Amino acid sequence: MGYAQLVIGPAGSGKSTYCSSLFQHCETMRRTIHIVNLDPAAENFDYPVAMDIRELISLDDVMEELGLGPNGGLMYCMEHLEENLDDWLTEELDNYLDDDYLVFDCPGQIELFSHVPVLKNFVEHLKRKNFNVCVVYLLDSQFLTDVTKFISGCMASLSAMVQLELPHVNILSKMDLVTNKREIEDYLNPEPRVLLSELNKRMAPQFGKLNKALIELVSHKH
Ligand SMILES: Nc1nc2c(ncn2[C@@H]2O[C@H](COP(=O)(O)OP(=O)(O)OP(=O)(O)O)[C@@H](O)[C@H]2O)c(=O)[nH]1
Repeated sequence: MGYAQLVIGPAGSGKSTYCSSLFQHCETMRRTIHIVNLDPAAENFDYPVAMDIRELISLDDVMEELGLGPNGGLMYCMEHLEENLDDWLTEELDNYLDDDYLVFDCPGQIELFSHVPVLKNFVEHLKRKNFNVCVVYLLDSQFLTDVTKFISGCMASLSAMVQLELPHVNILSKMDLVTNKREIEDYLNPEPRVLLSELNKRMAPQFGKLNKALIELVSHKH
């Protein structure tokens, strides 16, 4: 059985930085991991790239030949990956042994883990190849500085949980930029009544019922 982490999260949340730090940590601990680039738009890497989607398809070529913009081009590349799971990915995975640990650095387009089935099918393929897969969801800690951002960050992470149905670890990135760490602690262990009252203060009165439902949902998720 192989092991895999799918590193996801919004654009710029710190996925590649996390992969690079994980690689350095494992090197120090004398453990081997292999990091896979699944972002056809990525250019610079601080880690050795073990497998690279850009060997299958290049975003620049897609944009030039099909006249697509960056987002449409990226979705096209990911759908191309989905169509090539049985050949390209299978051949690449054959290079790894049973106990190997793969870390997939994914693109940040939110639709990939909200409703587009590419990553879901990718995960199903890994499972068929006998990989034990978990999700590492990166969230910028700036999302935990304000109640409305907190709800939005929780909902984005929740949609990935529902879509991918995998063991799911949330990681707060960029903690060094947080000036008031106590504020973050309040959000890590939220008091539903306090959150609701803060949210109600921020929103027009007609959102009262919606706010209550959102806070209940977020509190259950914790
Ligand atoms: N201060 C600080 N900056 C960070 C941290 N992690 C990432 N960054 C910075 O945030 C920016 C985005 O980081 P990336 O690791 O490229 O984020 P990403 O999620 O891979 O980005 P995309 O692939 O574009 O979605 C870079 O400028 C990083 O240097 C952190 O823990 N602290």
